[in-house]
Amino acid sequence: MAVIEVQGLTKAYGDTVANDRLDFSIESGEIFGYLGPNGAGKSTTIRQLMGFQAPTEGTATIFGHDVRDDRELRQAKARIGFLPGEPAFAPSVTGAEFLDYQAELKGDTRRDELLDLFTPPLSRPVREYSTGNKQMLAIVQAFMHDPDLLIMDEPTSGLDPLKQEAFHDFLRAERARGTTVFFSSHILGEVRRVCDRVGIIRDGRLVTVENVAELLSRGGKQVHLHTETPLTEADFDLDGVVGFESEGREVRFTFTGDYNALFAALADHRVVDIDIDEPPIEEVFMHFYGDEGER
Ligand SMILES: Nc1ncnc2c1ncn2[C@@H]1O[C@H](COP(=O)(O)OP(=O)(O)OP(=O)(O)O)[C@@H](O)[C@H]1O
Repeated sequence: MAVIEVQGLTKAYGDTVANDRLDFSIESGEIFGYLGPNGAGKSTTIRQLMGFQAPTEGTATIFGHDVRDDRELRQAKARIGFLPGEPAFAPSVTGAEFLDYQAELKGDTRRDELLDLFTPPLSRPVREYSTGNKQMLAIVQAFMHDPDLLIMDEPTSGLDPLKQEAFHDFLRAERARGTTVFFSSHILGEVRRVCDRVGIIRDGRLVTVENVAELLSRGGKQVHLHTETPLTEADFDLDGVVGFESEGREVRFTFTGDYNALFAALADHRVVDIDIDEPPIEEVFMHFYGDEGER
């Protein structure tokens, strides 16, 4: 059984259809990235999963419990860690008091371990916290009861690059323990680093749900060549050469074809240097994000 099963989930705010008949499922033990530009509808999905907003149509189940039913959702929530998009805290409580309170509500088996990695200044009142410190406090509370499923709205927003890296390492370790993770993000690189699958939402509609490795492999390889004599596009009259650019004795293109055909074409030329790399993930995703993207 899928951990999260979303079926025909639709949320309209007046004329704005923020989620339009979404269908997807999250399997046990996977890290699923939920990506989309600003206003695409990511937070709306998360708010419905957590029962903060009722769907206009359709539904979702978490661990088999229907999120539209308060009692059922409460049962699911006992196994969920949640990180909201804009964590809110009573400003006068200290971080330690906040975590004590959360511990009473839902348990606390991992606080110390988490506080070794994420380091909010616990003795200070939250009103003195920086954005990143608030985010770290929210991360600790999301994981401290050792939930089976994490639902997180932009968990790395506000974290500095080192803390982002620590968070990504932590997520990978969580996956190894069997934890299921669903999180929204704007950061394409983090999806590449940690996610097994990605769902891309745009204008309320799910444009694709894909395995990240497959998505990247379909994006081809970026080839950068430096040759003794200048080359032209005619020297690469092959299937799968995209975006050919040349400058002097250097050429660049994206290659999605058969590598043997590429090497055969190169055999007639003296190669001084060659780089064959994965394309930046931005390029792969731009297809779904940009104006030219599928709808
Ligand atoms: N309470 C609301 N009332 C009316 N419209 C809303 C409300 N909440 C969200 N919207 C609209 O629904 C759409 C989706 O918003 P949502 O916050 O889900 O997007 P998002 O993908 O999370 O965006 P971001 O990445 O900027 O956080 C937007 O057009 C937004 O203006």
